[in-house]
Amino acid sequence: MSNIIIVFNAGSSSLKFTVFQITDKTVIQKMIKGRIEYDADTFHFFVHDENDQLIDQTTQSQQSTNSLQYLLNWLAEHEEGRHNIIGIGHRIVHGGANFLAPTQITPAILMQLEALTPFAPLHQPQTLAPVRTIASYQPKLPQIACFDTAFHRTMPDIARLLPLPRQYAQKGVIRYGFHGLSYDYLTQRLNQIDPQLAKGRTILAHLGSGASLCALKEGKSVETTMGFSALDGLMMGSRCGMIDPGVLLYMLREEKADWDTLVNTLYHQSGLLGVSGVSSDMRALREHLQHEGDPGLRTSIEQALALSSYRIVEEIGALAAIMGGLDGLVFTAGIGEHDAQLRQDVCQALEWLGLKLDVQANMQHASIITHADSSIRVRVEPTHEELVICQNVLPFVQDRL
Ligand SMILES: Nc1ncnc2c1ncn2[C@@H]1O[C@H](COP(=O)(O)OP(=O)(O)O)[C@@H](O)[C@H]1O
Ligand SMILES: CC(=O)OP(=O)(O)O
Ligand SMILES: [Mg+2]
Repeated sequence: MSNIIIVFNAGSSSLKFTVFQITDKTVIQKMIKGRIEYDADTFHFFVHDENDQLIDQTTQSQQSTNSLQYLLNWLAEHEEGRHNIIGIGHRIVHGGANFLAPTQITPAILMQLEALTPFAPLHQPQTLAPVRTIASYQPKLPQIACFDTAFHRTMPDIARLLPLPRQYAQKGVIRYGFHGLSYDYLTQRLNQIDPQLAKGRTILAHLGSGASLCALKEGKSVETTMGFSALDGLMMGSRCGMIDPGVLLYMLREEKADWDTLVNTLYHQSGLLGVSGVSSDMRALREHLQHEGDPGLRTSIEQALALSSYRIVEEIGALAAIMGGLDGLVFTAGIGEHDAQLRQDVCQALEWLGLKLDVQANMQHASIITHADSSIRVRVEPTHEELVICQNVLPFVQDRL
């Protein structure tokens, strides 16, 4: 029986998992990979083999079937008997001020992580749900928490502070930053393929359903666009990103908005979805635009797309200023890896910085999409948060190998 580590990556719009086979104490090999995606009333479950071939798929009603339980049953049926599960790794969105490195989850640690829910009310419960369920039926199985916030522990104090009365900082209301597992992977990858960018002034652009930028200077995060919450910074699929806090005051006072209304508006009804009125999904918007006959709707979709790249350009300018210049830009995650048009819109707006986009290479999703004489090298690189999590689990389970 081979030894395996199962990694869970729970995001805002999906729950992904990857099964890694561990040989020789260190060698990691991906075996299968799957995900659950949520619709209004249903969830879709997909599993791919190591060659990315679809091996199982179903759609179920969320009312009659618990999606997490479905996934755990599937894993028990397909993996448990055949392999020796030596550990589980989890992406945990918020580590607060204290969790700065991967940590084995005990009942006491789980309580501490649950206590961070007010800092990430939408993500933390989702990332902790698989932990709790697995602990209830396999309490001895090592479960390791890997934190999205930890990569940004190198941010200077000044970048962490919010210009609010001091008492808020004392309560933990400071800037943390997210998507750190993705940035960790990209930094490792740059060290292998492009040490110049790994050591230089590089912006990592994680553009998925949630989106953020990280200013990487000499291999360390010095600033990022998400701050206290995963609501800050760039415009996202259905999240607004940075907005004037006066808008919240307006909603509270003029619309008598309550907590649920604010959460729903800012997290679920804004961003690409809110501005387009059509979809939070970039691919769906691009497709819509090709067939949309209604001029009003076309304008809304075009504005949503334009605002999305406008905000990215704006924040790239800010991060470049913080680093005192820019040597590289790396696009990753669903949109960053696949949406050539958005990359083109962003890169062409940065021509004044000496960035020279190779339009052809960009259309082909090449690894480097700028010309050799561009002052900023732009790369497209798939992210692999699950691999980083698996690497982080390994030191905790050496005695089980
Ligand atoms: N081929 C594509 N072209 C444009 N956008 C794409 C493509 N493939 C995926 N995306 C977009 O990527 C986003 C999802 O990114 P992903 O990193 O998978 O999200 P998450 O991990 O946050 O759930 C969606 O907006 C989706 O439309
Ligand atoms: C932190 C965050 O925004 O995560 P996701 O992109 O998975 O929503
Ligand atoms: Mg994600």
